[in-house]
Amino acid sequence: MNNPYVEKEVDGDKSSDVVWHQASVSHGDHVKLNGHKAAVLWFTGLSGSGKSTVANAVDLMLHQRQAKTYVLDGDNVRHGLNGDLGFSDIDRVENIRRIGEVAKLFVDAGLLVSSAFISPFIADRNMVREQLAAGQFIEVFIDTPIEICESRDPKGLYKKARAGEIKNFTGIDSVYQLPVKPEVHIKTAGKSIEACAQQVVNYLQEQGYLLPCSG
Ligand SMILES: Nc1ncnc2c1ncn2[C@@H]1O[C@H](COP(=O)(O)OS(=O)(=O)O)[C@@H](OP(=O)(O)O)[C@H]1O
Ligand SMILES: Nc1ncnc2c1ncn2[C@@H]1O[C@H](COP(=O)(O)OP(=O)(O)O)[C@@H](O)[C@H]1O
Repeated sequence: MNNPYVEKEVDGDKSSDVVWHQASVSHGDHVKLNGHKAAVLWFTGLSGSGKSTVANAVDLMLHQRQAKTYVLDGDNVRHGLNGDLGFSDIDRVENIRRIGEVAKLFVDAGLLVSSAFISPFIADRNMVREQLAAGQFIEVFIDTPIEICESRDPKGLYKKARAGEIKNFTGIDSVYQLPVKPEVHIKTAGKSIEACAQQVVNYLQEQGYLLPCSG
């Protein structure tokens, strides 16, 4: 018997019969209610560079200003949504693809999202950028030399990677492609966590993200 879905699955076109449903409350309505623009602050950098720490410090500063925010964190998402993914190149690509989709939903809901993933590949970071409207993707490069990351080694992962107990570890035997033109470039060496976070909040302030806007 001819099953019409088989051919579609082979083509990789599984959602051609799914129609987009227009929401009653629009993105503009969310933005208007929240009183600030929505965007994803895409923190990228090596393991131990300070992504989670700075992202959470930024989130707290924004929350204290009554902004609607949320943090998407690598370790946490990998326990749930992306629990089936490892650290091969192909799994990292899928990891970032899914996070990008989630971030897009949160941005649509009018939030300032701070995402903290190594996201080592330029193409994947750009893929997320291209899925969002202009100004909704803010790349924040947490630029910490690998020597500092390795000296911190809060989870003992660099030690394991050097000993060959972990394969494909970013910066050791897996690539990290440096951001080309990040909106915010934080050279963390010698800077406090607060100073790093303030640099991000200053960017948002200067670019008008935190001003009341009509949507
Ligand atoms: N092989 C390997 N390489 C890099 N990181 C590893 C690896 N294995 C486990 N971990 C831990 O996983 C965290 C990184 O997950 P991400 O989802 O951010 O990685 S990626 O964006 O898909 O590259 C990372 O968290 P952070 O240290 O917070 O970056 C590590 O704790
Ligand atoms: N600007 C900073 N100055 C000093 N220590 C920092 C700074 N940012 C982060 N740290 C410390 O570095 C360690 C790793 O930070 P973390 O946020 O977990 O990195 P990542 O999420 O990139 O793996 C933590 O112990 C954190 O307290």
